[in-house]
Amino acid sequence: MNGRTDPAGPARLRRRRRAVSDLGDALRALVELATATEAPADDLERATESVRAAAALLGGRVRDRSSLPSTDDLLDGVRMYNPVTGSGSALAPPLHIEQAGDLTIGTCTLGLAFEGPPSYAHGGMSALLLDQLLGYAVSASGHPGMTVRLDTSYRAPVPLQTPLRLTARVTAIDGRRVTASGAIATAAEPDTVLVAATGTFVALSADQARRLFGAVWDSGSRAG
Ligand SMILES: CCCCC/C=C\C/C=C\C/C=C\C/C=C\CCCC(=O)SCCNC(=O)CCNC(=O)[C@H](O)C(C)(C)COP(=O)(O)OP(=O)(O)OC[C@H]1O[C@@H](n2cnc3c(N)ncnc32)[C@H](O)[C@@H]1OP(=O)(O)O
Repeated sequence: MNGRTDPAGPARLRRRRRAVSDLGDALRALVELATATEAPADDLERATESVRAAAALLGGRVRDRSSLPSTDDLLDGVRMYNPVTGSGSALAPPLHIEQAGDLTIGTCTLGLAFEGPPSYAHGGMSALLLDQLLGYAVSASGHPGMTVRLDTSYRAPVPLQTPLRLTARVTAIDGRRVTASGAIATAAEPDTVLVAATGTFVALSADQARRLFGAVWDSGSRAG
């Protein structure tokens, strides 16, 4: 069901989006606690049963990769299950992004679930955060595209359980190719770069967009 095409849609869509976000909050708390817990095995076994019961409830009706979530709206940029920013995603920290002039600013705190080296973030997580933030900056510049290259320089480990501040900006636009650079720092020491990245993004030709996303796009406009 899609809020734009269903007459009872707007209220239903608002409720569903709220429910998706609330479930996302609960899942993120669950994932973090499941990582941090030192509870006895009895409690782990009981929790496993409860989680399996919740999964059975959610599995009654599911989509596959050829259809968009009914809560999403590509034209409005609503992607509730984006694994970096999505409020409905159990995997997303989530990263909160805002645009200040030509600067894109991201904030998040990574929990123990994102641990790589003890007490620090997994390096792949830093690359994920920066890919998303750079992609947002590129999109905000009016030239959205897909990542074709991401160079990441790890200068110091990124601490967990510590508010982070990420920044990105577009540095060059060359035909269909856009370059953006960004960094991760802590909110307490925003001028000390922990991880820096430069990404190249390519705007899709109409043919490429049709080939890669045509089926999904069609299913989105049919929904309702
Ligand atoms: C339902 C519709 C949805 C539409 C969404 C479309 C785009 C997304 C838009 C907005 C995103 C918004 C927010 C950001 C969100 C998330 C950020 C994360 C982004 C990602 O997570 S995204 C996933 C990972 N990403 C991929 O999955 C890409 C795999 N890739 C390909 O699918 C092809 O690569 C393709 C189709 C992109 C290009 O097709 P191709 O490769 O054939 O290139 P083509 O011939 O078109 O060239 C064009 C110019 O790009 C240059 N070029 C190409 N590759 C280069 C490279 N590596 N380095 C330097 N320059 C390169 C050429 O040299 C030429 O430059 P020049 O014109 O100057 O010669």
